[in-house]
This record gives sequence, C-alpha cells and structure tokens, in this order.
Amino acid sequence: MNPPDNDVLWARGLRHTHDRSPALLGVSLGVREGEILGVLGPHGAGKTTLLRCLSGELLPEQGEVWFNSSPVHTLGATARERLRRERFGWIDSSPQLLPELTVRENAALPLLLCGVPYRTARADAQEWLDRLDIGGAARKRPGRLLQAERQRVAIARALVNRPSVVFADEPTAPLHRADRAQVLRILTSAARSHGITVVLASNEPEVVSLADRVVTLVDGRFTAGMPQQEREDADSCSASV
Ligand SMILES: Nc1ncnc2c1ncn2[C@@H]1O[C@H](COP(=O)(O)OP(=O)(O)OP(=O)(O)O)[C@@H](O)[C@H]1O
Repeated sequence: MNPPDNDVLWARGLRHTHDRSPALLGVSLGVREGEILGVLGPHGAGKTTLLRCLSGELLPEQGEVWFNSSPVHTLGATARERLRRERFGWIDSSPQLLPELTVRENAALPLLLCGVPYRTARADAQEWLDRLDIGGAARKRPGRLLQAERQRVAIARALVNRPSVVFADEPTAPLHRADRAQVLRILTSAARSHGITVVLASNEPEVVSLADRVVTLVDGRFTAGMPQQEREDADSCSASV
C-alpha cells in the first residue's frame, strides 16, 4: 500500500522495543499537511518513541515511515539526519539551548547548519523571536532568561527554517499553568499561520486540546480517536507480524 497523496507523514505497522521493553506495538497513522495532530498517552505509552520514529531519528524494528510520499525507513543515517535538519523541527520538554551563544544565535542555528549566510540567518531568527514576543532578549545569553522564555526561543529555533513538520514532545512539561497556555498558543498559531504540520505529544488532555485531531496511545497501541481505516490497518499489521 502506498501513502495517500495528502498525508505529509504516513506510518504503517511501527513496532519497536527498547532493551526488550516494548514501546510500539503496530502503530499506523497519517498526518495531513498543515494539521496539528495531538498524541495523547500516559507515561511510558510510547509517545517519544513514536515521534522519534516519525522524524527519522530512530529506525523502527518493523514498519514504514513515509514523508511527502518518500520512504524514510529505507534512508541511511546521513540522509535521515539531513532530512531532520532541513525539513523537521523538534521541541523538547526542556529547551536545549547553547549557553555560550546569544538567544538570537541559538534561534539562527538551524539556518546556519543549512549553510544560510550569517547575516540572513540572524535577521530571520530576529523575525521569529519578534513574532514569539521574545525579540527584546535577542542579545542575552539563555541563562538569563526564565524557563518559559527559553522555551519560546526553542520554538523560534524549531520554526526558523520553515520546516514541513515540527515534533513537539511534551513542550510545556516544565512550565507553570499560565505559561503553558501561552507557549501552546504561540506554537499552534505560528504553525497555523505558516502551514506547518505539528505532531504534539503529551500526557495531558488540555495540552492536546488545541490540536485538530487527537490520537490516544496506550502501551504502544492507539486506542480512541483513531480513524477506522487506520485502526483496521494497525490491526492487520499487528496480526501479520
Ligand atoms: N532509551 C530507552 N532505553 C530503554 N527503555 C526505553 C528507552 N526509551 C523508552 N524506553 C521505554 O519504552 C517505553 C516507551 O517509552 P516512551 O519514552 O516512548 O514513552 P512516552 O509515552 O514518551 O513516556 P513519557 O511520557 O514518560 O515520556 C517505556 O516503557 C520506556 O521506559
């Protein structure tokens, strides 16, 4: 079966174990272009493993991942790394910013790694920082910012090269309730206005409530919220392995 044309990401029959502990047990899904997909599930459900497989960071033991109708699971490590650098953005629960660089240099990093000239990268990074309301801190070092401000810089960095897909893994986990709502609004509205697809994983229903669609992962399998066709595909994949 080939991926549908309108799915930017498509996965079928993903299975993976970490140190003999099963993390994914036959997961299939499609993500439409520009969609914000919430992946909800308790701790240990396999959310991070799923996002790592979808982004090409981790090769699943079984199953297929396709991006824009091209296979990711058959690419070598270098090609997958390039795909992640050029087409994907990643936001973690704790913003991993480089302390020696300024906020603006941190936000510009994905562009610099893709060979964009320094001045252009700096200007683009400043634009995103301004959009995310953190432009005034551009010359500061990350250590001088609050956690919620650092997370906004991480969002700017994830969006600066206009990726096709942003993977956000518990992006609000370390934040206070008020900061959470604000960071989520910023992320989703920036993605929507630029047509960027987001896969947003969390164990909290309120975090994924801004998504267009929510799938629920429990013990490495999807449960409620999964379209019938995908559930049938997952079942047939699970049954066949
Ligand atoms: N690098 C690893 N080594 C060993 N086991 C791992 C590793 N990564 C994940 N696991 C295990 O795989 C299962 C799924 O983990 P995963 O991190 O994907 O779930 P999660 O839903 O993201 O959980 P959380 O919400 O706690 O981050 C868990 O049982 C976890 O302990």
